[in-house]
Amino acid sequence: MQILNTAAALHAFTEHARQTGQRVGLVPTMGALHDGHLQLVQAARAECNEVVATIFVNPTQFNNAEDFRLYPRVPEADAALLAPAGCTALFVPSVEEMYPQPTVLRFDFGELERVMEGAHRPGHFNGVATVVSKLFHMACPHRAYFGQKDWQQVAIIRQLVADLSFDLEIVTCPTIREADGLAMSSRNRRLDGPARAVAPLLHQVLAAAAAQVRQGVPPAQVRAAAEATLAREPLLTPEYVEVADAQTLQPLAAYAPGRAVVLCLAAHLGGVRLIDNVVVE
Ligand SMILES: Nc1ncnc2c1ncn2[C@@H]1O[C@H](COP(=O)(O)OP(=O)(O)OP(=O)(O)O)[C@@H](O)[C@H]1O
Ligand SMILES: CC(C)(CO)[C@@H](O)C(=O)[O-]
Ligand code: BAL
Repeated sequence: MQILNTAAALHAFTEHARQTGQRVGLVPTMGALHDGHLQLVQAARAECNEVVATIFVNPTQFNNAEDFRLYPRVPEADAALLAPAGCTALFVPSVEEMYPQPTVLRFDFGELERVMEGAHRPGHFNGVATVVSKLFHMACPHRAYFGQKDWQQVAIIRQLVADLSFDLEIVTCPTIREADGLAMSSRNRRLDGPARAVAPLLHQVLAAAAAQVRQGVPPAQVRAAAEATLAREPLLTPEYVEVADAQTLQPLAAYAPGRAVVLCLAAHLGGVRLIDNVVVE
């Protein structure tokens, strides 16, 4: 596995691969890797000759300085996990390399970003779209792999790819969970014992809500029941629970026949902000 630190080195690596007929898969991450990330690498490995993972804790997508400061950073452990999973190159740039000058780019994803993560983390998707656009330009991958755990992020990136005519395919992989249902997340490392013990409640609430959606319980009622369950747990502070159209991400007043529903939540648990979602087809 090659370690690449500059945009020029990344571009040269993938350009050579493309010119020799190799397919390039890109797996953008912020590191502190777990099986959710490794699944993306393995999916890329199954479909591409070269698999480029990126690790960059992107400052422009953090709306909370403390969250950025405390974001887990374990570069040596990450590198050791990637090669066995099938990664052939790892791009680990500095902030100066990614942002040689302060960015003034502004994206507007319309209604897609006025809800959930976009509404609760001002500027977040502007930062995500900025760094993902840069990575796409630097690496020119055939395919880029993202996790369903960040459902809204995938919707935003698909819109970005369409709007800017990036010549690549977005591949989405399912959410990988711990045995007790907790969605794997780098931020889980920051949970202390009591918080970790409560954490599976997030998925339990979503699973119960999904069952209600399948039974036709109205969205407002599903949402209220989920919020009430979360609020009963003293360690948890729910930020939002949403019952939304899985494609448009807009909150639902009623179900539409044949349209998938996504149930999304964000909650603070012992000082750590976690998100999760499930889709009801
Ligand atoms: N449990 C998971 N299952 C599948 N994909 C995941 C999972 N967790 C993260 N991913 C995906 O991995 C990619 C990199 O995500 P990221 O590095 O932010 O990890 P993370 O675990 O989501 O961390 P955090 O949520 O704490 O920022 C994203 O496409 C994300 O959706
Ligand atoms: C896509 C991404 C790597 C951009 O920094 C990040 O938002 C993430 O890890 O999901
Ligand atoms: N996985 C999304 C990255 C973030 O929380 O900033």
